[in-house]
Amino acid sequence: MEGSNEEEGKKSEVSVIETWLRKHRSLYVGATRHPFIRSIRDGTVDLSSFKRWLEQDYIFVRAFVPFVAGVLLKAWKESFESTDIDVILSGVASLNDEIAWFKKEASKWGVSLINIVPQKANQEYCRFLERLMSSDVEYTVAITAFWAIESVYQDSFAHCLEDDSKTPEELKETCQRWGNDGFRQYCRALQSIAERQLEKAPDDVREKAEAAFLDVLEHEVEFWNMSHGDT
Ligand SMILES: Cc1ncc(CO)c(N)n1
Repeated sequence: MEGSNEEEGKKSEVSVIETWLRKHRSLYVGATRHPFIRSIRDGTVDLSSFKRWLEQDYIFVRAFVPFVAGVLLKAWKESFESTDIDVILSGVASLNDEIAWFKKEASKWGVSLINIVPQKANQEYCRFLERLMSSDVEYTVAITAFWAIESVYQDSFAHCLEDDSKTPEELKETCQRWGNDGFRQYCRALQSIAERQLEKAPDDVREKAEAAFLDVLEHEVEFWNMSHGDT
């Protein structure tokens, strides 16, 4: 059956997202096991890199708020599942906490969040988010990108909290922020929404969503690269 995941009413066994994760494994691993993340995990992280990441991520998160609001708007217009709104709204609420946390964390490290100059990789990532907010981008594409953005952080920081990790004590709270179980559940909820949308999407929309997923992974790698300070 052309362009369909269903045969005789049975769903294919491997989900769309699982297929992508297998197909693009090395890029996914590149985004979630970046040298910066590995250096946190093995305790060799350079603190000036960490501070640079903190500053740049604050800028990113501020730009992420209108993006998530845009996903919310698309859900309201395009989805018939009211629970999607609840999940996305919980994401907005956690961004509110996140912004407060950045301010607190920055003062702990003596980092000023005023007048930060966004680096090129950050500007490009924010521009990508802005393009996804356009009303001609489908909800399916936007929710897929949203899931991918959150999941890269979840997967990366959870890796730094595994039993054999040597993450420095003063960085554990950062890792907990995205590596905790509640955040994992939230990413799973986003994944099931994205998967449901993808299963019923026409081929061209599914292809656009896959391209957006790959774009997210590439932007995430570039984002981690900024922490080296050699951008
Ligand atoms: C660059 C980046 N990607 C993902 C997240 C997760 O919210 C974040 N805070 N920053």
